[in-house]
Amino acid sequence: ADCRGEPRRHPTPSLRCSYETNGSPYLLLQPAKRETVRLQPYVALYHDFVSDAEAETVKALAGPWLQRSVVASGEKQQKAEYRISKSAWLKDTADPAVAALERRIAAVTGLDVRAPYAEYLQVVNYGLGGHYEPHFDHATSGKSPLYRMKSGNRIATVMIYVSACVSAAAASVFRGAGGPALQNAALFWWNLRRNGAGDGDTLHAACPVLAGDKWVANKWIHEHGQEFRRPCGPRPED
Ligand SMILES: O=C(O)CCC(=O)C(=O)O
Ligand SMILES: [Fe+2]
Repeated sequence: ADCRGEPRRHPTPSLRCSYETNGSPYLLLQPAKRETVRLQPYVALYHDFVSDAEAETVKALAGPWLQRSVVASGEKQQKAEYRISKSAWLKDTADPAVAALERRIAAVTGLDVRAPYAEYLQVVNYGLGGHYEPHFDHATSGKSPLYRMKSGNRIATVMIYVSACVSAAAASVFRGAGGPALQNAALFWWNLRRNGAGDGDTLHAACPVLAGDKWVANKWIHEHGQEFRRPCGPRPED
């Protein structure tokens, strides 16, 4: 269900579920369970992406480091009314569970997530009323602090729902059509088109939490390192 409680529908046959090994030895014994949620923008939901134990570990590791979340504002990062949550960054060296998660993200996406091609794992906690109003994950200005890593813009997002209870009203929403919030699942989408331009269709939001709290973990993957993994399309406008 999305913010408005409307049921999820699969209106076209191209939106389907499949097991994916992606040519990765890591996924041979336990393929990823992919549900294609939308095509434009492309959004996939990977069911059972983390175990309950991994989700608990991620929250426990992040807990002591949580600080009010910031957003990019000009060349700086600052607090904003439109993003109410706390967050913390976890390096893959923080715990073997984080390293395992990174390997799984790399296997499932087929992308290079080693530093500096991806940011550390950002663990986010929303309390009552916490939310994130419509925004893009990629930089929309050349001056954005996102470019400090010198590895280009954020080409893709992997967002893992590590919450025990994600209320319907805390679902993440893409321009009205819901990205379902499902415990232990991971949502994947491309923020940029193949030509590197920001995809305006990826505008999305986190609805306010009405009961309990909500946790997600974001992995932002950058353009550099993916040149041969996601090459440009045949037409410049792709
Ligand atoms: O919490 C959500 O559902 C969305 C979070 C998000 O979009 C972000 O952290 O960039
Ligand atoms: Fe976002």
